Amino acid sequence: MSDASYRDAIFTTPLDRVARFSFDEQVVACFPDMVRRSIPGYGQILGMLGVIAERHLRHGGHVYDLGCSLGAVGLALAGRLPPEAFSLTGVDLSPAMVARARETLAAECPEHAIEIVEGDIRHLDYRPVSMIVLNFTLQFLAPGERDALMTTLYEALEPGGVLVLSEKIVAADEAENAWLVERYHDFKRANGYSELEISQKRTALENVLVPDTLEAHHARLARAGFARATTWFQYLNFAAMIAFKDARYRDARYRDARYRDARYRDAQYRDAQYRDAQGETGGPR
Ligand SMILES: C[S@@+](CC[C@H](N)C(=O)[O-])C[C@H]1O[C@@H](n2cnc3c(N)ncnc32)[C@H](O)[C@@H]1O
Ligand SMILES: O=C(O)C(=O)C[C@]1(C(=O)O)C=C[C@@H](O)C=C1
Repeated sequence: MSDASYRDAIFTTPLDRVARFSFDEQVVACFPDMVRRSIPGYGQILGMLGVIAERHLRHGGHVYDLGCSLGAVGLALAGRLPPEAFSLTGVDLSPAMVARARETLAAECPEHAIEIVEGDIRHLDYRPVSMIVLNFTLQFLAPGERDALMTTLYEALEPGGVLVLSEKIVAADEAENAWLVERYHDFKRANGYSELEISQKRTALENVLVPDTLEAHHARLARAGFARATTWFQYLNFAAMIAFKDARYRDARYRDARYRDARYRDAQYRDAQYRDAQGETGGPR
């Protein structure tokens, strides 16, 4: 694998004019270091995506990883699930990201059916899928374009499908937001970024990364049609949500006849208990 990942030093020297942040060759070369030092909980979120996929992805289901960058989501899923459990399409607009992601995935998980497509997630011809992941990507779309994409994604999901959305967020309360942003800058300082780097990166991201409040995200998910959504992770001003196409939670393995064996009897038992408590009758869907 061409795993040359450099330390993020993009904003270390004073710039006369700070250009708009873009996912170019320079960012690609240091991206793993940049996200690790700039996104609180990035590694934990990736780890949990594999766990969520185990629960919610039907056997052999397809996954979209939108704004896949270097393919970290595909790698995380491949680290937890065997090749026959899923296939995945990663999509990214940046040619530099796509080239590098293809190399990495081919080297790291050649057995898994993971393809990387260079494209714009706003104009993709979506196929029916079981799970969609937007790991810090929606924030880069113009706010006015977010609703339309979310509706398209809702429609692309199969019954029982889930969408996982991780985002940098803003708090509606000014004082709360100021505290979160200050502690986020402390987090960056603790990870070795200088004042100059923090302030120049902030300038570069202005009007490029436009965060929503958690409330705005939940309202958008509801407008798109999702029956339920839960925030399952927050670390300072970074959060991750899961949205369910259907109102009732069902373990994907339980929906799949292939898995109705001893290995999952405990899940069946718990689900039967749940149905009894709800006064429902009848067998599994
Ligand atoms: C913060 S990165 C995502 C990180 C990645 N999901 C991960 O978990 O490591 C945002 C990515 O979204 C991509 N992106 C932004 N707008 C896009 C669009 N309209 N279509 C496709 N990709 C887009 C960028 O090129 C960039 O690689
Ligand atoms: O560095 C910041 O201020 C960030 O918001 C981190 C962030 C992100 O959230 O996407 C911004 C740009 C890069 O893609 C990596 C991380």
